[in-house]
Amino acid sequence: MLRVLTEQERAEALARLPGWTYEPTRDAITKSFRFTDFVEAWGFMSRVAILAEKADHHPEWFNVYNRVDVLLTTHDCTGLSARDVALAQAMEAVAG
Ligand SMILES: C[C@H](O)[C@H](O)[C@H]1CNC2=NC(N)=NC(=O)C2=N1
Repeated sequence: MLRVLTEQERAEALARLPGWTYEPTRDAITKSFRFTDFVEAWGFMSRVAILAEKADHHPEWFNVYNRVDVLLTTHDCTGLSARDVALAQAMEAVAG
């Protein structure tokens, strides 16, 4: 059952997600990634897009040149869920 995380669950998740920040106005987590150049940033987005589609869970993101700003929240339960944490972990693996 898709549900928002408790504060405790959220704190535990963020402790294992270096560089991610909690955004209370959206009940979301955010991170700004920096890559070598646009091609690296776009490669990151391409790989994450495939994983997101496979998981049926998609980021809200903004890209300009080598920067990718990411916000993760779950629209179906209007808040932060385990799916967001899983996608953040996948992004960390892709970013390296
Ligand atoms: C119909 C489709 O399965 C849903 O809209 C999925 C798509 N991707 C999604 N992505 C995110 N971030 N939250 C959702 O609730 C969500 N729901």
